[in-house]
Amino acid sequence: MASYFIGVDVGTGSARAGVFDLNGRMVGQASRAIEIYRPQADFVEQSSDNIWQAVCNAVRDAVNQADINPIQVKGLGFDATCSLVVLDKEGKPLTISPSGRSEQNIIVWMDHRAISQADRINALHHRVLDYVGGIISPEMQTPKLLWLKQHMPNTWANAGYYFDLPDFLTWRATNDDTRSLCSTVCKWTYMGHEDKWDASYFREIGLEDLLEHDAEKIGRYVKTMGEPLGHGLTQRAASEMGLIPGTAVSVSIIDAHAGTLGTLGASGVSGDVADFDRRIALIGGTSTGHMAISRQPRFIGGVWGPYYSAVLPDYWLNEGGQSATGALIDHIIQSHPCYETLLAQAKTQGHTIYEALNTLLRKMAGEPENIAFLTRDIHILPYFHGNRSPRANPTLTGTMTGLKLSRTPEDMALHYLATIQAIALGTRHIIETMNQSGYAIDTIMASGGGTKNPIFVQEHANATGCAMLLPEESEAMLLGGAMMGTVAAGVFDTFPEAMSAMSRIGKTVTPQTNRIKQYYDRKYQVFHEMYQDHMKYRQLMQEGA
Ligand SMILES: Nc1ncnc2c1ncn2[C@@H]1O[C@H](COP(=O)(O)OP(=O)(O)O)[C@@H](O)[C@H]1O
Ligand SMILES: O=C(CO)[C@H](O)[C@H](O)COP(=O)(O)O
Repeated sequence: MASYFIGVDVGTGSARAGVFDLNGRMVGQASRAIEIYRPQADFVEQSSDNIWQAVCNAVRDAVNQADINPIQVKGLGFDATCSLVVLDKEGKPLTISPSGRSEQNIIVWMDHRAISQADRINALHHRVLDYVGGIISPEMQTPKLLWLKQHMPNTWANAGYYFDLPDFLTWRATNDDTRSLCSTVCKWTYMGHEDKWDASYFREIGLEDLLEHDAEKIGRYVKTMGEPLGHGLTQRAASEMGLIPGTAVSVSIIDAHAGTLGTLGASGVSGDVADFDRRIALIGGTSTGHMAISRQPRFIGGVWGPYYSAVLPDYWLNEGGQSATGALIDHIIQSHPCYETLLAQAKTQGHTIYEALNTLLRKMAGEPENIAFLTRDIHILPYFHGNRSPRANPTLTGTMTGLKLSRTPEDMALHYLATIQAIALGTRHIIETMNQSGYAIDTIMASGGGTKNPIFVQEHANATGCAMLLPEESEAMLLGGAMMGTVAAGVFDTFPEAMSAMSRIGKTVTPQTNRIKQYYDRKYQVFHEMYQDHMKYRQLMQEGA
């Protein structure tokens, strides 16, 4: 009987499961939407019970679709967004919400309630900040924990576990509360290269209580991805998922990092070995992550990391990112007056809204090479949810120019295109910053929901000048999760072995024409000038305040 491995991926909008064979081919897949609450501006919350239920249902459906016997499933890997889960001492959900509802027990990664706590931490210039790009983000966990301590004393007093969402999932699956090196290094300031929490940091920021009893609330044991947890799936979790108790479960990983595992090491069409200095993994979902790895730590201001062994053992990860990309595209189109009509039309024709907009753009441009030029006079600064990299400023906001008194579908299509182009220019900015610090990136290994969109992919190639390599398996996060399952089950000894056996490059998209390159050089100049102008307006208004 053939063996299969399951990857579970919890993104911001849904929980997904995929069943893979040892060649990395997906034979079954399912997904479930998850709830999201926005009780006030900058607050974004979820429920761990709701997410766990969605995960179990997705796994069951994926195994049914694969039409295999659960005994053939030999290993699982979980990845998820880096959201903060809070449970009481018995492991029950504990509210983190002004609503007081216990089911709202997750502060989602994109939540910006802890901006002032992050500012306070940054003012201390502690050495751990050197390992997060020089500036801690309110999207990381220690500012959020500080917010909880200051604003929700009851929750603080009753909390038994603070988990990164990926570690919550493996704890729920195995009853083993070992944390992953990926989450703790990337989001919790764990000093992976020294294998310890930095007590002076927690003392200085006022969270020293979290290190009591061997840091039991935030992570007593930290292990690398691929190591097996506990005794595998517990009886309870196995019956919830329709699997066999004892099935191997790997230490978890963050979603974008799983996408990196699923793509970065893929051998080229010619079978070339991956050159990590020239490659970056781009995981374009609700947000975009830009992941590059190197043997030596590279300290790059405004780019998260260097993170020790956060994707591959003994490699250092530099993680650029944009906090709102898919979320921004969706926001721009959904707030246009034509959205509902166009969506209804698209649905009748069996298309997505993105396909409808892409068709309209192709019609407006005449030739595919002319699409990029449609927005000559429309420019967007895409910082609607701050800038994660390389400006590392969560307080920045967005700007649009070139607006008209128009409410046509064509007008909506232009705003949509200008948004994609602005996001692609943000990626160019991140790559340029990384290339100034030792990388020589000219190749993007692209995955995530955004890469289902051919215009998103083409405009990223055009704006950056890089080749976009799309993996044969588009569900790279699920594949990364399944790879972890193979290593935990002992089928592969190392990730490089699993990566070369299970991931391959499918399609390559290159920049279109030299004329488009010059056009984008000018748009990139506008992009920077819009930022300068934005800062100028801020200063003017502050002077008057
Ligand atoms: N079929 C599609 N065509 C074009 N874009 C898509 C499609 N599906 C999803 N997207 C884009 O991908 C984003 C979601 O990415 P996804 O990886 O599914 O999300 P997450 O992991 O954050 O839950 C959406 O916001 C949307 O912009
Ligand atoms: O912070 C992150 C990775 O370090 C991600 O942005 C976060 O996990 C959200 O992922 P997605 O956009 O796929 O929902």
